[in-house]
Amino acid sequence: MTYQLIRSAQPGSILERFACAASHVWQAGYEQPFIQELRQGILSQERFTWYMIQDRLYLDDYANVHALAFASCTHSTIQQDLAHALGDIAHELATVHDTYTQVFGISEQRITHAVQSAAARAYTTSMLETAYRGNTLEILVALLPCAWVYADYGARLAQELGDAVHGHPYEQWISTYAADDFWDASQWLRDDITLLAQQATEVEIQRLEQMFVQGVDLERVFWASAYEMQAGWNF
Ligand SMILES: Cc1ncc(C[n+]2csc(CCO)c2C)c(N)n1
Repeated sequence: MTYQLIRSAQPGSILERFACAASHVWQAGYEQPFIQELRQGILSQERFTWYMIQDRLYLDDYANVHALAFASCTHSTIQQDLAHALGDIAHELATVHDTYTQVFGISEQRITHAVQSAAARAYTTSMLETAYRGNTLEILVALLPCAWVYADYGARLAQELGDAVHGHPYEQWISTYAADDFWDASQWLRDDITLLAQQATEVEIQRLEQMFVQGVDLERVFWASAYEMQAGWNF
C-alpha cells in the first residue's frame, strides 16, 4: 500500500476495499513511462504539452460531471461540496494549466482546435455515462480516481525526489499534487462516498469497486495515450 492509501483508508472501510481492488492497476499506472520519465525530469516537452492539451479538454468534462452530480443529489451538504469542488477545478486550471501553457508556449488557439484522443474520450465518455445514468454515489465514485491517484502519485514523486524537486523541470506539477492542501481538497469526496455507501448493499458496493478499478485504469491509459501522443477522431 502506498503512502496516501495508508493515510486515508481505514481498515474495513469502503475506501480500503477500493484501494485493495485497484492496487495492481494503481501500481502499473505509477510505473509507466510517462510518470517515470516525468520523475527523472526527462519526459519530453512535446509529450508533456500533448498531455496538458488533453487535460484541458478533460477538465471541461470533469467539471460537467460535478454539475450533473449536483443535479442528481438531494443532500444539501453534498450539493454544497460539489459546488465548492467546481471552484477547485477552476483553481487547478488557473495554477497548473496556466503556468504550463505559458511556460511551454501552448497557444489558446491550439487548445481550441485540439481533438480529444481516443483514450481520453473513452475516459470522459465513461464518466459522463455514469453522470447521466447513475445515482449520486456512483457519480462520486466516478470522480474519485482522479483526485486520489493524482494525490498519491504526487506524494510518491515528491517523497522519492526529496530536495531534488527544487528546480526540477516539472516541479510545479509535482508540488501541486503532493501538497497537503490538494489532499485535503478532496476529503469531502471520500467523506460523502463513505456516508452514502452506508445505505448501499453488498452487490452495489461490488459494482462500485469495479467502477473504481476501471477509473484508476483509465487514469493510467490517459497518461499512456499522452506519452504516445495518440490522436482522436475529427467528429
Ligand atoms: C486526467 C486527469 N485526471 C485527474 C486530474 C487531477 N485533477 C483534476 S481536477 C481535480 C480536482 C480538483 O482540482 C483533480 C484531482 C487531472 N488533472 N487530469
